Amino acid sequence: MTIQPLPPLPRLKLDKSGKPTIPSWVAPPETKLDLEWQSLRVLDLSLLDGTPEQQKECQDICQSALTNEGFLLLVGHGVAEEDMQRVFDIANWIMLGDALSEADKKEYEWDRENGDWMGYKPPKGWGERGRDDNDNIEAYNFYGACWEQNKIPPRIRPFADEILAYADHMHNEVGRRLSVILSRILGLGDNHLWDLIPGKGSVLPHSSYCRFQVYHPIEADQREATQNILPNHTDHGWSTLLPSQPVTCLQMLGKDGQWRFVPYMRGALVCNLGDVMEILSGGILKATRHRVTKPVADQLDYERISVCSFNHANQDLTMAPLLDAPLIKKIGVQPNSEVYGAFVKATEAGEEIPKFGEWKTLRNKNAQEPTSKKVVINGVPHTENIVGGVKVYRQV
Ligand SMILES: O=C(O)CCC(=O)C(=O)O
Ligand SMILES: [Fe+2]
Repeated sequence: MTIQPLPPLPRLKLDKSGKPTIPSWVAPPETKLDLEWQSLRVLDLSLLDGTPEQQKECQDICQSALTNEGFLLLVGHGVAEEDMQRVFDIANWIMLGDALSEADKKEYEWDRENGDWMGYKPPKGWGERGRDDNDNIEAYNFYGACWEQNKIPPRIRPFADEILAYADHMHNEVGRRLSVILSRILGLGDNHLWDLIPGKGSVLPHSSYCRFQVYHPIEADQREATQNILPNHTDHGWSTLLPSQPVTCLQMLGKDGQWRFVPYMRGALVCNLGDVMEILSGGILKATRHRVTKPVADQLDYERISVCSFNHANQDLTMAPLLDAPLIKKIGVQPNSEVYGAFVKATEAGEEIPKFGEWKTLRNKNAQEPTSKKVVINGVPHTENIVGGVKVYRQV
């Protein structure tokens, strides 16, 4: 294994000078309820800049977290508290302030039917109630093409440099270092995954994107009937990073089959892997299932602002396991894991190995597709969708 140290993780710099004034986001109070929390490991990313022992510790914590719980909390990620506050100020203003006019919402609306999520997502499309009913989620998805094609609504343009700086930091600084740790876990050279997966040379290469979103409170007459705002899913890129925020809704599926709340840790980044890493690692590093439930009882009236960075792969990445990776050689592939298992079954049945681009577009198109087939696996009801020739099951 070659260790090729990166320069120390820099601090994110946001330039607020000369910008129109926007309101400050006020963090909702934390829940006071006694809930069943998922216990998560905390990884200090700055350990990667430390001594060889600290670097090994960093790798070991990450490996334990990603093979046991599947989620982890990242600190030492280079975004200071006041800069995280600024990112939430901007997200809050875009989603709940006067950043987007009604005309902007039409002009910059996403193209859901074609699986292209760039731009404004109206509050429908992902929920449990059906594709065209209110799902309580509004979002703005910033892709690299937003800057290349100037697809940024006029009032947001003065803030575009800060949004870009944040997106860049999440992908090319935090994501880059995570890819080094994952390469080391698999026994590969430091740059292996970074060279293979994300593509280089731009801020948000290919389909990687940064989503600013709000989950609106559920209407009073719908609260009883609503369980999940965002149905359970795995992410389809290689990693997802989201700043921890206080409205308790995000749940992950544990190895024991139990759903538990992801705890709030002020200033930390919640990190999980997606389908790409599960398939490339032959099921060893899992794409952990998660969902956003309605907020817990004492937080039902709060708007929940969430900022997600989805780190995606090159469109032409072959979604197949890296069978030469020393860890895979040592412990073998894990066909019982969900996404990798589906991949194995499909390829054994003669399906073509998908490229990431097909995988992503089909998954975007089929997200929360109500026409999916219902099947029962080990007594548990699932939906079945064909994604890139692969059957993907979701527990319902
Ligand atoms: O908002 C969150 O906490 C998570 C959102 C999520 O899982 C997603 O959009 O894929
Ligand atoms: Fe997700």
